[in-house]
Amino acid sequence: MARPILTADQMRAAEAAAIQAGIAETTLMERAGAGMAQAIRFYAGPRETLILCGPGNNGGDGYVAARHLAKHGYTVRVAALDEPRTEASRWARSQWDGPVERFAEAAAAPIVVDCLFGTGLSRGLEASVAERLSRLVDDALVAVACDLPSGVSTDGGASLSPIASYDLTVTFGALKPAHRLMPAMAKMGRVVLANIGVEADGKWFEIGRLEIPPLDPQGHKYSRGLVHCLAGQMPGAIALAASAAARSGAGYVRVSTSLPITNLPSSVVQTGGADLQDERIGCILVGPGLGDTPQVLTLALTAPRPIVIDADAIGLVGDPERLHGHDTILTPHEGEFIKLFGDLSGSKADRALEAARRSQSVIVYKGPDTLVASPDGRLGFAPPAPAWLASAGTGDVLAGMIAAMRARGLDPFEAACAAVWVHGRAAEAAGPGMIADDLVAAIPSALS
Ligand SMILES: NC(=O)C1=CN([C@@H]2O[C@H](COP(=O)(O)OP(=O)(O)OC[C@H]3O[C@@H](n4cnc5c(N)ncnc54)[C@H](OP(=O)(O)O)[C@@H]3O)[C@@H](O)[C@H]2O)[C@@H](O)CC1
Ligand SMILES: Nc1ncnc2c1ncn2[C@@H]1O[C@H](COP(=O)(O)OP(=O)(O)O)[C@@H](O)[C@H]1O
Ligand SMILES: [K+]
Repeated sequence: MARPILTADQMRAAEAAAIQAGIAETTLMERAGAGMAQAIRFYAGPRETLILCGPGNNGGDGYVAARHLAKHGYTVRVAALDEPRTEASRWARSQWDGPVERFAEAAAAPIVVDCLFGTGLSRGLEASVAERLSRLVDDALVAVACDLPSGVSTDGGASLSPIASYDLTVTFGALKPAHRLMPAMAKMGRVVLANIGVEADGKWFEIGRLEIPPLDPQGHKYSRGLVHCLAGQMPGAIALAASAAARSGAGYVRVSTSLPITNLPSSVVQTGGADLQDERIGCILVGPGLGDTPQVLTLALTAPRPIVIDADAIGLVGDPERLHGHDTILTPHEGEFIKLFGDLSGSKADRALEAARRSQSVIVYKGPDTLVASPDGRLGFAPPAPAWLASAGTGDVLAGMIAAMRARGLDPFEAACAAVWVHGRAAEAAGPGMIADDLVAAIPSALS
């Protein structure tokens, strides 16, 4: 179910391999343009359509789509920013037998399709071009981006020039990082992936529905996974995390705490002392509500068990190398990430992988565009999750869910991906008025 994600270079290599294997470049372009036309017919309906074509193959896709839409009875206008400069786009232009207007003079239309630049964008658009494009996109009833909104950096998701909001983005062969990274992701509208017959493979992918191994019919509570949570100064946070772990299918959840916690389900065991050498522990969770008590993190790191390190505990690690040799999952939001790893350079994807390498841990780099990075180079991009997840305590819930998945026996990277996926779906099920407590209650429906 996981869909591959390719960088611009990887996409070019995949296309080159397809061409090497005997598929003509014009065939790929024909498939891309036809796929885009089909998506427009499906999502936008029959209205006058203005297709804006750039000089490269992104523009080429536009000429092909124009021909297909016209064949289906659409009134199509094409406006070009520049003459086609690639062989394939010149071919596509030659197949379009309608007129071509000048981009600078093109009037608005109900459907506007932006085929100015895609993966070949090398810099921001000229200000006058960006401004005119934004106006046409804003004025459209349905705005469609071919591969990517023009101005988006394919690999990092940054806006190299100002970008308006689109309703539909049709991409080809594989998703690109920008489809799942902010700020670009928020500008794309619905993202449709069209198959053009290119083999896409690699270590980066969109996190899909998880394959949780079925329960052992002869299992018992310990074999289903024991999560041991370490409480700190704010018991509410560990209560959310422990409840989430219990709802995520751990067979046994316990919390070591010096004070009784009132709002824990009765099924979660509270204990005074913490025997972390207990070999039945499938995963230790430390951090939610911990406060400034570094000795609790140190205690957790003395245990030879898998550990999820969240929230306050992330800042207390100090040096990422301290985690080498441990079986660790770290779940930082932006602030916690910077606290531990400093201001790393590159895209969010680059930073997540660098942090995983430095700490030899799985990193769940949270935010509206959550990433899961493994030291072995695997990188999972979360599918879009509802913005109402941005409320206090939802990160504690995620930490508990990851600990449960790990205790259930998934490998650290898979446990994190599985939990991130369920977390997003539980938020969808819980709805806009949700608080973190409701998110816990929605986990079982998202799991089933
Ligand atoms: N290859 C294939 O088989 C298939 C590819 N497909 C499609 O091709 C797209 C990639 O095509 P592409 O590589 O030709 O690049 P594209 O995005 O059209 O632009 C490059 C041109 O723009 C120029 N340029 C760049 N930035 C600029 C700026 N800010 N302002 C002004 N100019 C700028 C740049 O020139 P330069 O940087 O050298 O100045 C160059 O001339 C991809 O997104 C997908 O839609 C599909 O058809 C499937 C098969
Ligand atoms: N705008 C957003 N859209 C979708 N998910 C978000 C957004 N903002 C935050 N999240 C998610 O909500 C959770 C917040 O976690 P965190 O920042 O640790 O909060 P807390 O510490 O209050 O529990 C993370 O899973 C994060 O990915
Ligand atoms: K485009």
